[in-house]
Amino acid sequence: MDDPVLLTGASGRVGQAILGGIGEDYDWRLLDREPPTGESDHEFVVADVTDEDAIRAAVDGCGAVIHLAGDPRPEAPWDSVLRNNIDGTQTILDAAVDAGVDRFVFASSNHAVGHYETERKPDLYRSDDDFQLDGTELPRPGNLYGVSKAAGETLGRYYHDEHDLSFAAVRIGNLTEGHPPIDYERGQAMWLSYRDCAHLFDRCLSADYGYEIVYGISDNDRKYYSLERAKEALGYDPADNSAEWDGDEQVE
Ligand SMILES: NC(=O)C1=CN([C@@H]2O[C@H](COP(=O)(O)OP(=O)(O)OC[C@H]3O[C@@H](n4cnc5c(N)ncnc54)[C@H](O)[C@@H]3O)[C@@H](O)[C@H]2O)C=CC1
Ligand SMILES: O=C1O[C@H](COP(=O)(O)O)[C@@H](O)[C@H](O)[C@H]1O
Repeated sequence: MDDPVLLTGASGRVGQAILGGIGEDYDWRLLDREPPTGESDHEFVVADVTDEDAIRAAVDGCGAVIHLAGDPRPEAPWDSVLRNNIDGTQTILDAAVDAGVDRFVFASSNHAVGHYETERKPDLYRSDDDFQLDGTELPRPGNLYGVSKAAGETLGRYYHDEHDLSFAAVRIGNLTEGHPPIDYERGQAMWLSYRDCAHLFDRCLSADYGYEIVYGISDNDRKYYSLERAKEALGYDPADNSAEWDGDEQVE
């Protein structure tokens, strides 16, 4: 990828995980509505993703977009997810196709499919349960935030079919730095380590694909999301596994 990559929501946790792992490997244009706290190593645009003029200027000349910006709270109210997540995603997708961007990587969420867990928990959080979602299932959001993520995936389907934009939705599990969530079975089953996060988004910028929905978790023993599609379509090769941790200590 020779052209710049626009990374929205760059100052947040996922953005920092990506930049920490592959910050040297691409020509980044970072975007966030909050200005950087220190000096940025990369070009930085302060803008809201619903500001159409600012977004059109920000995508100009970019070859790819990783779109993370939005309200990440599972309990976020409708007015916030409608504006920040749904309207913001449509604004940037529209600007991206008009600017000739080739690929768009979207931060979707486990909450887009949260209600598959309802009748199966807590058994599905355990390694002896073989139930797995693989990305071909219909969304079953667990909250309005999850509805906004399903909407983003569907917007991507439209822009792919209508405008031939390569689109990958990563249904991110639970990203934590250093070690898996402690005393939280569900979080351990869908743990995504920082290094696996950076590697997965790297693959999303490098692999050839049309439209994909993949799960973004580490190779945890106890998982209810299949990694097969991420491996097959993107070449994802995760390094981490929450089963190798006891609390905050790595045991294997
Ligand atoms: N952290 C996780 O485990 C997961 C995160 N995700 C998704 O990944 C993305 C990033 O999440 P995190 O980094 O955890 O959140 P975060 O809150 O740490 O970062 C989000 C960033 O987006 C910016 N932002 C929010 N609304 C914006 C707007 N309207 N215009 C411009 N910038 C805006 C914020 O200033 C913030 O820097 C979100 O879309 C979230 O839904 C999905 C599943 C799990
Ligand atoms: O989509 C998201 O999911 C993670 C994990 O969900 P949780 O219900 O286990 O907390 C969450 O931490 C993150 O904030 C959210 O954006």
